[in-house]
Amino acid sequence: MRRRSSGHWDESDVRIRANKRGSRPRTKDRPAHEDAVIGRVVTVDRGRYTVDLGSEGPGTEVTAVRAKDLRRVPVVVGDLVGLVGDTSGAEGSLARLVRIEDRATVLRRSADDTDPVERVVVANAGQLIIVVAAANPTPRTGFIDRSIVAAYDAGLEPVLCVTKTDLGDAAPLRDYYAETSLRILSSSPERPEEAAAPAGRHESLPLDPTTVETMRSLLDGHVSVFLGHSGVGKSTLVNALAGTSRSTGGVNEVTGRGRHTSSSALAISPSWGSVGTWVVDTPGVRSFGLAHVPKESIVEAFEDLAPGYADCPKGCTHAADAAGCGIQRLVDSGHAGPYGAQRLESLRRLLGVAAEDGLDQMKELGTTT
Ligand SMILES: Nc1nc2c(ncn2[C@@H]2O[C@H](COP(=O)(O)OP(=O)(O)OP(=O)(O)O)[C@@H](O)[C@H]2O)c(=O)[nH]1
Ligand SMILES: [Zn+2]
Repeated sequence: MRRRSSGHWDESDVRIRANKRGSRPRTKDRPAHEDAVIGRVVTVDRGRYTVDLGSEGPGTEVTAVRAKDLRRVPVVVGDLVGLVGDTSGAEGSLARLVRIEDRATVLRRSADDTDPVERVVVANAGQLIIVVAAANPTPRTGFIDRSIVAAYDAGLEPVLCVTKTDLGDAAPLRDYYAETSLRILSSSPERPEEAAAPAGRHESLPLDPTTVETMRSLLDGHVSVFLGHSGVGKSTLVNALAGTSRSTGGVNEVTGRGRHTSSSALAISPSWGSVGTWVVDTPGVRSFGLAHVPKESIVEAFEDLAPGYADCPKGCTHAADAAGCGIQRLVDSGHAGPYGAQRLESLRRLLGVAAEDGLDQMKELGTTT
């Protein structure tokens, strides 16, 4: 089920759109750059963009910098851009990025206490592959729920991928999401005894052939972004699926974060994919800020609870003490499944009306004391 994007654009997006002039008539002072070649941004590194020019599978990779009038415009991995100048991709060559195409989707994270800056994770993605480990690190449904909300809000289809099934069981997660339409896949390494080898090595774990087959058919023809906490096995998975060799790391015992962590997003066009297949690996995230998502979109993303929403009184906060809350009644009636109460608790946390979060609750209610 795909939801409509709520269509929220921030100022920078507006600027991006204002700067797109591919379809506009040429004016004296503003060249249309009709000669620009179009490619996809595959990495971003301190103002330098690697742009893949292949229209059918991996093509020439060109390094580019933004043209003067685009210098303040953010360009992210997944963006489709127009290049002029030296687009040969020869060693040391540098092209000029003169145009950014309208984005079909924008996946963003709001600033929160784990990250002070709002970030656009990726542009033009169609699927969000939420990667969690069955164990080491322990999966957090709060993080998964946040990611699902962000995906639906941005118009991406969320898919849950459970890794490290040699170390833990994916069944509890399947049970928790049983009343939703969330697609859940688990990836298992081919040789579990190998998988338990010391962390920190730089090679990929082989995935069993069924996992590879299932994942590839899921990814084929889509731009899919892999997102998850550090150390859950995103790079391992992407390497196994895309045939790349990005370095992978172990979970740091002290910080609980991954070592040798991927530090920026990377889009890969796998050789087995049909036209338009892109796999985007992203750096590990701690959380997923949702301040940019309207409250109704948060409720709608809990599709197992959303039917109760229609019965809520106008302006219902859905908090535990909200009189006549339809979602609460749905859960009490048992129609939201055995995990209904936990799902509602998670929804309340995302809405900032969970019982233990008194401060947020006051904000939500508009209390001015
Ligand atoms: N036992 C087991 N270990 C795995 C599996 N998948 C990945 N690992 C290991 O988990 C560690 C972290 O894997 P990465 O692929 O680097 O994790 P990541 O999510 O990309 O981490 P960041 O780059 O920090 O975001 C590595 O030591 C991997 O070898 C698995 O299925 N089973
Ligand atoms: Zn309600």
